[in-house]
Amino acid sequence: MVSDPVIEARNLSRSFDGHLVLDQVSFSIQSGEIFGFLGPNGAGKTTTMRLLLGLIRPDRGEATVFGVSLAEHDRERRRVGVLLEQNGMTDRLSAERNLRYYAGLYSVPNPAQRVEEVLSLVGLLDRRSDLVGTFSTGMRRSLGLARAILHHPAVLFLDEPTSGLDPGAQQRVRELIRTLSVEESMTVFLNSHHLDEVERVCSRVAILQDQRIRAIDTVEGIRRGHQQRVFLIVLSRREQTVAAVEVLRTCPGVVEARLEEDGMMHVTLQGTSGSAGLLGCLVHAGIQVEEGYFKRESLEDAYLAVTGGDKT
Ligand SMILES: Nc1ncnc2c1ncn2[C@@H]1O[C@H](COP(=O)(O)OP(=O)(O)OP(=O)(O)O)[C@@H](O)[C@H]1O
Repeated sequence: MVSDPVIEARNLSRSFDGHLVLDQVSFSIQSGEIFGFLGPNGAGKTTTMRLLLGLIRPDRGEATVFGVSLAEHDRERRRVGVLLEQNGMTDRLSAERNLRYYAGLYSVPNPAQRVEEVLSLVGLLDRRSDLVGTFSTGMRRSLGLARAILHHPAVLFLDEPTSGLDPGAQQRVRELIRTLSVEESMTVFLNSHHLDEVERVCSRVAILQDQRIRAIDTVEGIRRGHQQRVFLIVLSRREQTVAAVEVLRTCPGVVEARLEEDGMMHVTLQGTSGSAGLLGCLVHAGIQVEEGYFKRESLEDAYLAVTGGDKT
């Protein structure tokens, strides 16, 4: 049985100053999913998140969480945790005092214990008494995450949660997101520029570009569906390289064949073309192949194929 989505965008459109940013964007996210939202700079990822949070209104369409607009439903809004760029902390209070304030707002039970717990989860327990004004960008980000999860929200919206964090802190945040999803069944909406992060953490991914969703699928589905396959060949005799390139370019299904700096022939194949034909062509031409295998594609390769090389 398919349950109602926890987060839903239905034909969302939004312009700023006459400039169209989102055009009929639709997706739905089920309970417990970790949903990665990707796209180049300025594609409208944060705008989508702000629409879902009810912070801004769509021109057309609907953005709902738990089936309602958060702009109008306070009870549902209190079941959501948010990490946006501005984290709303007071510089002249300590990390602990800041979180105690929010624990009061959300009527968190056992606030002292819970504040300690979340500070420990984000690696800031030993800095709890320091003024937030003395914190680095990365530490502020981690503190923002601590605040976002303080009240055990059912849904967590994270805008670039690891930006400005050192590799150790990035790793801790990724593990925390996975743990929250598994142990607290939290549904997570994650805007990120880190494709490897999305690949490791998310169950499903959407790619937003030029106002629209260009791809939406599981990470594996995106990888498989949006890439050209590359077959790598190592020749037994390097002096046959030029001849091998010539032969490969005439083989059926080959889009491109070239020798790369790694010393291997990279052969780009159309759609589902296999490798047997290629190897047959080479053998027939008297070229000796030492080994050949398909290159493992990453989400980054698929992302670049979908966006036409537009980097995040
Ligand atoms: N309040 C606003 N007023 C005017 N323009 C806005 C406003 N908010 C967003 N925009 C514009 O909308 C577009 C999308 O911005 P948004 O921040 O949603 O992109 P993004 O995908 O999150 O980008 P990035 O990856 O760089 O954070 C940009 O061109 C931005 O300038």
